[in-house]
Amino acid sequence: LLEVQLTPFSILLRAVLEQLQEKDQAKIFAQPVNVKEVPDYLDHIKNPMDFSTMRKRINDQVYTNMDDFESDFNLIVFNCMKYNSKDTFFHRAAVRLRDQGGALIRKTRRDVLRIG
Ligand SMILES: CC(=O)c1c[nH]c2ccccc12
Repeated sequence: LLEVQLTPFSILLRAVLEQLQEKDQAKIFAQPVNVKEVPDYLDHIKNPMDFSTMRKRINDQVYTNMDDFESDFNLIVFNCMKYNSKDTFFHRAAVRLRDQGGALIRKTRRDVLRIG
């Protein structure tokens, strides 16, 4: 049932999430890391996060401000930089996502301030 509340903030966060996912062409961050395939993942990473989980949280109206949204985005980035060593494709992808996504979130904060 389309129970999803279409509040302006949820609409804005969905648009930002889409733009963040465009920065993840390899879809590394689209779904939770599969702990069946990566059995030691939860030994290292206590709070897994991914874009599909963030989308669910937007629909469940978990995020009431940009800080909550940004802290889950940061989890995606920092989990990946922690689990994967520096010379890996995954680690480098997380660094790029941090830089490109960070700029986008800063711009969004300005937009939210402007539209109130
Ligand atoms: C985002 C991330 O760390 C991963 C995304 N897919 C993976 C597969 C094996 C190990 C780690 C990952």
